This record gives sequence, structure tokens and C-alpha cells, in this order.
Amino acid sequence: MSKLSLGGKQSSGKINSWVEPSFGELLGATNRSLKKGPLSGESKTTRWPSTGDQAEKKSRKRKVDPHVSSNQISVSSEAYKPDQDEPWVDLYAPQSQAELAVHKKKVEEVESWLRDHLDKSKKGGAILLLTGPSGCGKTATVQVLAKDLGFQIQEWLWMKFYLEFLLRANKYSRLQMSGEKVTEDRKIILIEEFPNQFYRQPGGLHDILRQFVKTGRCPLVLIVSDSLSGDKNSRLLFKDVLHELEIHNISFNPVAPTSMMKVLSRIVTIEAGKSCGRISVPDKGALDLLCSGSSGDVRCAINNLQFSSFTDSCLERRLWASKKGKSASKPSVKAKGRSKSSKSTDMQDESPAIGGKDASLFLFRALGKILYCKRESYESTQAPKLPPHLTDHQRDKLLVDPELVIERSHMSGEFFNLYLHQNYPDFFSDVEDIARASEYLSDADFLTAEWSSRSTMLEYGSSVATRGLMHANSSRAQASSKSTAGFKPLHKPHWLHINKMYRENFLTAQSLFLNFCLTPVSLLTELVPYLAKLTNPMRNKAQIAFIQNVGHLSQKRVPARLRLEALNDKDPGILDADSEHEDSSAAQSLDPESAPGNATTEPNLPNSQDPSGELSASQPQPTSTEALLNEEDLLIEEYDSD
Ligand SMILES: Nc1ncnc2c1ncn2[C@@H]1O[C@H](COP(=O)(O)OP(=O)(O)OP(=O)(O)O)[C@@H](O)[C@H]1O
Repeated sequence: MSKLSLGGKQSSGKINSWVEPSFGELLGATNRSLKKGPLSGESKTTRWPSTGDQAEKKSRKRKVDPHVSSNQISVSSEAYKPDQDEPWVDLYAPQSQAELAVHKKKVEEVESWLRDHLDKSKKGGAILLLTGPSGCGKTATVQVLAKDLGFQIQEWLWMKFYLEFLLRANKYSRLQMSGEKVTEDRKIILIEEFPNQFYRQPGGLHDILRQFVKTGRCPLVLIVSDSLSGDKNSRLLFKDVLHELEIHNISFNPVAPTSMMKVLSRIVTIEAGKSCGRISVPDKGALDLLCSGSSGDVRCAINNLQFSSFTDSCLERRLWASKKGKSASKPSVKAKGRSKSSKSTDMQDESPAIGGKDASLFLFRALGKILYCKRESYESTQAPKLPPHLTDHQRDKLLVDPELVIERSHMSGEFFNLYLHQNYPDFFSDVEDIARASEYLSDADFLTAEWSSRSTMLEYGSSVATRGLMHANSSRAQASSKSTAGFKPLHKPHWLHINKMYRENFLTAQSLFLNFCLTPVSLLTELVPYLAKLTNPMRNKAQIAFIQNVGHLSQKRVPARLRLEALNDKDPGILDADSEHEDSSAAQSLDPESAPGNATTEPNLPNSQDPSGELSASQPQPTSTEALLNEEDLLIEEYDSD
């Protein structure tokens, strides 16, 4: 029924010990079946490859406490064989808050919520939602806090068990396993996996949560990982009930490179100590590659580290050889001069590390790479010499590859350009530069204007826009330029709002002036402005309101500064219909005057029975057949063939 555990995933690892080794074939093991392995960091519980006799391995396992510091380890090199049985993610699972590779503040936030809600005197079940990318330590944090605060974790796997059991878990105490100490009856329910059905129809989940909030007797912790493309699964699942059920949401970030490096270095030091130099210890460059390739996923990084540490494997040797070669070939200037921040933002050397995660970029970061436009200086001999009249165009070498940035943003070049267009002025300090940048953006637009060549020209368009924009910004021409950098908030393109309003206005115009049989453009740019000039009243209120709204654009008071929607650092480069839907309230609030008859409100269709709905003689008359039928009161009789 439920998976009852204190240490959730660790114990699940043990349960799975009968599973055949994943990399047996690759590593020349006696057991040759090759199964889905944890190389990509996907499986939390898959066992690690086996190379020897099972009994021997068992006795070897955990001879050394992995959590003692490296200088406490004294294992003879003779006895040492890499512990290939035990996944290092489990072996080196954090045991204390200090060991967690999670930001201290996040841990404190979770801790304080748990402290508040473990208090049994409080009625009803409180819900905590932990979100963030996969492998950033959400579960590990809860497990460490379980030890510190002394509560049990009752873990529920949605995929395997019926949902009502959540409510039963609420009723009954956790089963006491033989050999377990009787602990205080403090527990939380932890749920990490949700059936796909809930993503399609979250209503069922919401009902259960509502019931839980009313009748719950312990806190419920929900862990939802964002997908690789940055989609917020949690948004799909909990958007509607977050406020209603007072679900407290704590969002985790990917593990920071420095913390990741600490974790990997610690493991390497301990393993190297155990092996007395018999395993290949990855150098700093290789660890850097592992860190960057894991995109902040500590599980993925540790798995890759373990995989790469099997010295027997010729495959591994080849992998490291290629990685080392790569790190060695980096230009010396870069290695020396790279600041803390540029380390994490470089793109060129981001050809994904072996076993690394998909290096897709959140839109926020992708835009930053173009707008902040980092450069590095040429070594004096390499610098290209431009003729004297072009010295204004002299630029240092770009640190980013714009085409790669767009590719990894998972967004079409055109939409990417929209975001650039919205945000670039804030990053410029010279009006001449802005003028030049806007020319490039116009050129990019022009390149894709012709529908027949559009599909071919799209990529050129985005290259012209991004490269043009970067080049035009003379305040970022040199690596050393100290421009007005600093953090600048990014916004979603206002174009999205305008386009949405245009579509809605068009639909409203179509339904209000159906009889005119005009194209949307003609309706909005010819008929409606013309009608707005006429003084005689129109047919009905809806039409009048619409004409006043849309036909008098130039006379309307436009708010000085439009309220723009800020772009979040987790926003994916995908424009989903959902977000557009959300926009509608914001769209309306932009201009309070536009409320009556606004396109966003349900249009009141003309009522042909309404006598006051007659068009006055001075109004243009509809020309459609339907209109003729109306006017002539023509009766169409049914034709009977008999
Ligand atoms: N210093 C560390 N900090 C956090 N986790 C660590 C550390 N060292 C090893 N690990 C291991 O890394 C893994 C982190 O994965 P965890 O299950 O916590 O991720 P998550 O954020 O819950 O994402 P997912 O939803 O994919 O499980 C755990 O197996 C944990 O034991």
C-alpha cells in the first residue's frame, strides 16, 4: 500500500537490490544484462554496476562510513575495490543540513514551515509544495530535516496506489517495522509522483486535497519537479487551489556550481582516500565539466562522477581523455580571466558534457546572454585589424554563440526577437546605438516578411536580430567596458498583449458588423473609424461602445507607461495558451476606460428584433444578401417536390 520509510529513497535502493546491474555489459561484468541506468540521473533507485561476486560485495559494502571526513579514512589500498554496488548518490546522501547542497535559506524556510505545522494541536492538514528542477535536493532536504526534527516520512507513490489511501494514511499511524525504534508520533505525508491523468484533469486531485485540508492530522508535503524545458508542472497541478487551500510553495533553484563542486570534491577526496590513488581522480577541469553538464542536478552529477571513476573501463578512459583534451584546449585568457559570473554563463564550451543533462536555457537566461553581451579580449596578435574608417565597429570576441542561445531557448527565432525588441533599450546607453539596433531588428523582420521564403529566412532573421543587436551596443564593445550593467528586469513583449487585443477586437467586430462582409483589416481600419466619425446613433449599445472604443484610438488617453508583465527567471521559452488566458485580466486592467464593450468582454450581438437597432439613413448599409433579405422581408418557402 504505502512505502513506509524514514529514509525514503535510500531504503528503496535497498529494496531494488535484486535488480540486475545497469552497466554490466559496458564494464565487462559477469552479469551481462543491460538495463535502464541512472546515467542521466533519471532513476533514483537503480543499482550500480556489479563486477564481482555478490557475497564479497556485501561484506565490502559500507566498511567505511562515507560520511566521515576524508582524513578519518584508513582503508588499505590492497582491500580497495571501487564500491560499484552502491550508487554514490545513496552512499553519500547528505546526513546533515551542513552537507546539503541546497541554499541555506531554502532549508531554513522548509524547516520553519515544518516546525510550525508538526504541532499536532493545529486542526486540519497543512500542505507544503516544494517545486524546482529535478535533482536539486528537494527530497534530500525533507529527509535531512526528518532526522533533525524527529519526524517520520510516510511516502506515497501515486502511480502505484489509489488516491483515497492518502486520506487513510491520515487516519492510521505508520506501521512499526521489526527492529525499528518506537519514535514520537510525528509524521508527514510525502508525495512525489502524480499520475498523468492529474495533469489533464487536476479536479480529482483538488477534491482530495480539499478533503485532506479539512480532515488531515499531519502535514502533507508535495514535491513536484519542473520538466527539462522549464515547464512548471506545479502550475498545471496546483494553480487553481494554491490560494484556496493555502498551500505554501517553496521553490528550489538548481544547485549552484560552487555547492555542486563542494559535493563532488568531497566525494572524490573520500574515494581517492579509500583507493589510495587507484581510481582515476578527475582533475578540476573535469569536475567543472561535470558540474556544468549536470545543469544543477546533484544526482546527475554524482552519477556521472561515479560512472567516470571506473578505471577498468576503457570506455571511461576514452571519455575522460576527450574531456580532458577539451578542457586543456581552452584559451588561456579565458581560464585566467574568467570571473565568477562569467563561469556560469559561457556558452561556447557548453557542448554538453558526456552524460550531461539537456542544456536547455530558460528564456530569462537566454535573453540575458544576448542583452548583456559578454565579450573577451583578443590576445594582441589575434585581434582583427579594421581599416581606420571602420574602427567604430571594432569589437572584442563574443563569449556567446547567438544561434546556439536561440536553439537552446526552445523558442522560435521570431518570438525570441519579440522578447529582444521589448527589452533591448534598457541595455543601451547611446541613442545612436538604439537607432542602429532598431534598424537591425527591422531588417530581421523584413527578411521574414515574404511568406514563400519565410521558412528558409527565419534563421537568418534571428541571426541578424541577435548579432545586430549585440554589435550595435557600443557600450559593450570591449570585454573591459564597464557599461551600466547591473540587474535589469526583463518583461514579456507588449506585442503579445496587443496581438491578443487585436484578435479579440477582430472577433468582436466580425460578430457586431457581420452584415458588412468586410475583411478584419477593413472592418477595423475603414468601417469602424468611419462610423466613429458619424454623429447619428448606431443600432445598439454594444456597437456604439465598440466604435467609441476602437474607432477613436487617437483621441483616447493612453496611459503614460504601460504596466508590463515581468519575465520570471523560470519562464520557459514557450507561449502557452494558458498564459494568454491569464493575461486577459491584466489586459483589461491596462485601460480602465476600455471596460464597456471592450473586446475582452462578451460582445452583445445585435438583436434584429430590436426596433431601436435600425440603421439610420446616414449610416452605411450592409451589402450582404442577408441584409437584403432583412430589408425586403423576403419569404423563402420550402419547396416541396411532390
Ligand atoms: N550534498 C547533497 N545535497 C543534496 N543531495 C545530495 C547530496 N549528496 C548526494 N545527494 C543525493 O542527490 C539526490 C538528490 O535528489 P533529490 O531526490 O533530493 O532531488 P529532488 O529535488 O527531490 O528531485 P526529484 O524530483 O528528481 O527527486 C539524492 O539521492 C541525494 O541523496
